Amino acid sequence: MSFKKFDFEVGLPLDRFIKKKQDDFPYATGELSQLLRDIALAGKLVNLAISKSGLLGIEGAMGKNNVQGEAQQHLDVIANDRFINALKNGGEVAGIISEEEDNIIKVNCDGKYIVAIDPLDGSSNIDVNVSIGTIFSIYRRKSEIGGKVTKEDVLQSGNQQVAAGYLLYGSSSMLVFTTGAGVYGFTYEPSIGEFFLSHNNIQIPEKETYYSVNEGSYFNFDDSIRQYIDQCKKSGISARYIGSLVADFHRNLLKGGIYFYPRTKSYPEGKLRLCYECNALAFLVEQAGGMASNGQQRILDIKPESMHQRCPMYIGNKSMVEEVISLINEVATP
Ligand SMILES: O=P(O)(O)OC[C@H]1O[C@](O)(COP(=O)(O)O)[C@@H](O)[C@@H]1O
Ligand SMILES: [Mg+2]
Ligand SMILES: [Mg+2]
Repeated sequence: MSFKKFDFEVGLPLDRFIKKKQDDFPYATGELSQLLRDIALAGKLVNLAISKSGLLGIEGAMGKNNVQGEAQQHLDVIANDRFINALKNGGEVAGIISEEEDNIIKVNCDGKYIVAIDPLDGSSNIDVNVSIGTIFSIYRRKSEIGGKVTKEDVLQSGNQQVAAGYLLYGSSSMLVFTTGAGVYGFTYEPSIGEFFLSHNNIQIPEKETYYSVNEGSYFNFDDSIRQYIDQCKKSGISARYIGSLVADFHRNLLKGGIYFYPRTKSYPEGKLRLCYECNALAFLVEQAGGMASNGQQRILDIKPESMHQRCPMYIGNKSMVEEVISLINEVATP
């Protein structure tokens, strides 16, 4: 039975899927495939640490802050170390930017790729057994192989991503990614220690099922955002907000909906980080037939100026994102 380019047999192990995908690209040299395997390996180790965190006494804060002034949790640091080590040992990566690191981590000067990573997403939910995740973006380096990694390498627009995805550590753990030819979800089978294809060519449903926003900030939002939230309520759309971006995004990707983190008085540029949170999810949602904007422009077209820059984000069903953007512009230009 022949499979169309986007169709793969559910239950396919990740390794075999990556191999089949690679065959689609005659010029593929296997480095990106190996890099995806390295990320999956680190994901398994982080999943293990999370599942045992309550027993290993690795809950709570470390007592120091990251470059954004946020208290680093033990698991933020453990996840950061696991991913950096796996990428270092893998040999495919020249440079890494991470939420938990002030500067570019220069890895293998012969590496072809750049990785931007949020090692542990949903930090406020770590100690309360609520789904958390890891978010990653992969780019080809711009600088000479063998040479130094430059700012130009790490400050690429999201439309330059060659792959992106996330790991979700929840009731079951999953790896969801795209290499620009569809979005695929793999579920982790801990007793075998392998990811198996469970979600084939994910497409966001048209149905406007959920809106996801921290309504605790309602009075800190612009008028247009308050109007949009009121509109969602009037039209009976259900509210869901976990407070872990990966988990909120994943639910809406499978069920339909919009997640948004607008600018607020405390976060005038928005809270989420463009390079290692917004870009990856924007690439995925577009591959799944959805849309991602900062309210003014397509997230993937924003040229980053700094590694840890923040960005408002509206992401999900096209119809819902278009709706909130038109309200933002209506209110901005009465
Ligand atoms: O508590 P708030 O302000 O709603 O923010 C929650 C958001 O912040 C985040 O926790 C930020 O990510 P990190 O946990 O990686 O710092 C998102 O996962 C989540 O959507
Ligand atoms: Mg995050
Ligand atoms: Mg994080």
